[in-house]
Amino acid sequence: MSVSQTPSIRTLDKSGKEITTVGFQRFGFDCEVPLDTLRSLYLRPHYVTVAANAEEDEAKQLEQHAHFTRGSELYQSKSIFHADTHSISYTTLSRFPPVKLLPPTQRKRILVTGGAGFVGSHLVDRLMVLGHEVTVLDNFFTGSKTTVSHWVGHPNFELVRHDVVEPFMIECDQIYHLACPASPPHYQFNAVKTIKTSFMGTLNMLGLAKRTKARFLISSTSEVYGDPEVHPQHEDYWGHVNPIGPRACYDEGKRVAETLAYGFHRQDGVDIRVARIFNTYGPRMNPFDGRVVSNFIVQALRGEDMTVYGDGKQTRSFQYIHDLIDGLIALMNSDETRPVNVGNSDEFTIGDFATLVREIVEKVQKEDGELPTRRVEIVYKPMPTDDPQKRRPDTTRAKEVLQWQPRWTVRMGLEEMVRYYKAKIVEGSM
Ligand SMILES: O=C(O)[C@H]1O[C@H](OP(=O)(O)OP(=O)(O)OC[C@H]2O[C@@H](n3ccc(=O)[nH]c3=O)[C@H](O)[C@@H]2O)[C@H](O)[C@@H](O)[C@@H]1O
Repeated sequence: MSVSQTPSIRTLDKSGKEITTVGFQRFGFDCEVPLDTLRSLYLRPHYVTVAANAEEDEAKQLEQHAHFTRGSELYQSKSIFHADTHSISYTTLSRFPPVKLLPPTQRKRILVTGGAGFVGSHLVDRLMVLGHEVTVLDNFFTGSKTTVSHWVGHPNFELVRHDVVEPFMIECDQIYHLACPASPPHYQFNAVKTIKTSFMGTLNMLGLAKRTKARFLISSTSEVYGDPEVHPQHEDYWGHVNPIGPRACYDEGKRVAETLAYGFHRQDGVDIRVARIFNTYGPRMNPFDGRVVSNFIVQALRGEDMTVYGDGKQTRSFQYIHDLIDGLIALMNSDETRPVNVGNSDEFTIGDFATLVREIVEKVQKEDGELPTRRVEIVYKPMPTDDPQKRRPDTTRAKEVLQWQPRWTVRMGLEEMVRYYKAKIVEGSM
């Protein structure tokens, strides 16, 4: 079957309406872009494979991915993956995706720390397509150049290898401060460095915001609520955090980062925004970062057993990456200086979530004509120390002050993410 004959899959939001664009016009800042443009940057395999049967394989891949990315071939990399020697010939994009031509009065100079990470790279894609000037700072500890390499060379884009624990100077209008490892195995790998990043990194970037008078948004986390005694968690809840446990480097680090932000706000008038981000998933999440969504999908795709920690009764509420980016941009451009929860309130026990992920992986495999050799099992492993027992955001404030609510169903988001990981497996990069 040729690519053009492939029926495209419609993405429906929570109310059954088709999603063709993400973003919206809020507070004088228009952040709406076509979904297909973004998908062309993350969903298709980024390499062309050359090996025995490569043409056949490629035709099959194109057919599978054309479901989601019709018409975006122009902006794809032409890097070549040599399957026989397991090597890659990199090349730059043949053409950059179109970006808006904004008048200088509307074009903002935006710094994104951690811009090569999972959340950062999606924010960068959006801001670039919208026509802003974007500088990414990243030390590439958990971020990767490949997440933003499609913008390297673009006149509106700059990529700087820099660790935020050291001061950095630049002229800018807005700072999204996202730099910090975020998955529990990564942030516990070097706890002292994680605290240092949260504290010194935020101190340095707030100093920059003070000097340049840039608006400063900090990515805080639902982990500031610890193992919560209030459910769902609203922003006025002070949390229940173990200050000396293995997670403390991250949750106490983020708490002190918030304290610093409010210190600079009260003392020096720095214009701050505080986003408390709840569990988020989507393409470009490192498949090996140990978080539950990436672990479950990768395990199911490889036919390995899915590992539920503890009895699987603990809960989480998962939001799709595009909803988070909408929320972050809305918050940045709003007047709200109080903390705002950004999350999806669809709550699952981890046991039920494992069953759902398995079902969706099986659905995609069936659609792609693949027959798994066996049904993966769900197995139980010990519960990590201080693992929060329940988590669901109260998003009343975000609804009221940002007119923002998540649009993506967990099913649609998971399906897209499964296709992303399938493309990675085909590329040979996982
Ligand atoms: O997104 C958030 O709000 C925060 O939550 C995450 O922490 P956590 O909720 O523990 O995220 P996961 O590591 O994905 O674990 C979620 C749940 O699944 C469980 N899990 C994880 C992995 C796995 O293979 N199996 C499994 O059952 C964990 O024990 C936990 O109960 C991340 O640490 C933070 O970056 C983030 O700020």
